[in-house]
Amino acid sequence: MTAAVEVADLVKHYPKSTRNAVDGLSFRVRHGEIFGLLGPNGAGKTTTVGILTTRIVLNGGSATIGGVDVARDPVAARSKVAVVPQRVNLDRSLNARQNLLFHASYHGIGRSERHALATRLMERMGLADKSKARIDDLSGGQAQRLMIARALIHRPEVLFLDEPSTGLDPQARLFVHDRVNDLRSEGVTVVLTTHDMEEAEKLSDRVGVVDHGRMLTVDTPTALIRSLPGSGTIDARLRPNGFDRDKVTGLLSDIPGVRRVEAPGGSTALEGVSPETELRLYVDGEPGSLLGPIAAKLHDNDITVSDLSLGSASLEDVFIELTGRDLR
Ligand SMILES: Nc1ncnc2c1ncn2[C@@H]1O[C@H](COP(=O)(O)OP(=O)(O)OP(=O)(O)O)[C@@H](O)[C@H]1O
Repeated sequence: MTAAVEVADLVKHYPKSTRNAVDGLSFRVRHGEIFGLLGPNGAGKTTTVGILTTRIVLNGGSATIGGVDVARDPVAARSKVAVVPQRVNLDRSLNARQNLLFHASYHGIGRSERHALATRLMERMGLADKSKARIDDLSGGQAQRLMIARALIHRPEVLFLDEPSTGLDPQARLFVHDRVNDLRSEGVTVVLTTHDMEEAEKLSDRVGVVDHGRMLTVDTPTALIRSLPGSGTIDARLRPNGFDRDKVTGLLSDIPGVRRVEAPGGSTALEGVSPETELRLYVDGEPGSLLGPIAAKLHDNDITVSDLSLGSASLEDVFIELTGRDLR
């Protein structure tokens, strides 16, 4: 069976650039799958999506949508895809509903069908009362939902969603997530680019992590998290009683089974006079079995424990492990 998206040894070199933006990238997305395309800034995600949606011309390798080669037959490829960009690109000279109708007629959908589709999609996106609204009068969340409706009007096989919840409030974010899940049940393939690891973990069947124009890994979020060395965690809330951070970190790191110790979110809470601090321990095996040794070590060193709780690593931990901590 052909894949919904197939990218093989893809290369893109922008003129005057010293390196390839996409540098031998390969991956497949199955029909009906929600695929998270992740990577640090400048990794090559937007360029890849640009090639797949025929807006950017590739320099090497191949990219197909439902078996159609985007370079050889861009017109047929375009009928199979839709993009919801991060920035609003709705037509401000048209009202909300007219934006959908115009897009449908561009894709050759007949008059009565496009009106019925516009009505249905406006309802589904929670915009039934916004038909006549001017684009400038829509909130960020409403404009985003209208762009999703517009993208769906020609029944694409593959929907590319670029940072779908940037700038949305929690309610709007949940609404968009629910609609993305609806698409899954309808068999629409979704390629989601996002920097929000929680969103990627929640929505994606599989994720691919790209860096420097190459695919580092592709798997389900669960499998990627499990494959991380030290994927169990223990969060410790402590009163260091005069010990500095390096000393406490050293004591805990020496316990067999503890792989590394970090301040959550990179905080440096142990510095200065803060009486309490939090540390996250990444451990091998079953984290529960280490609670005793950790408590004993802290007790032996007169470090007061306020709380020890079990957790597990996240997709963000996987992402950092694969792509490092350096700013791009
Ligand atoms: N039009 C362009 N001309 C020259 N270089 C470009 C152009 N567009 C992107 N690049 C470069 O290509 C590389 C990949 O960029 P791209 O925008 O595809 O990355 P990205 O993964 O989408 O990043 P972000 O997460 O920041 O959106 C970067 O080094 C970028 O500077």
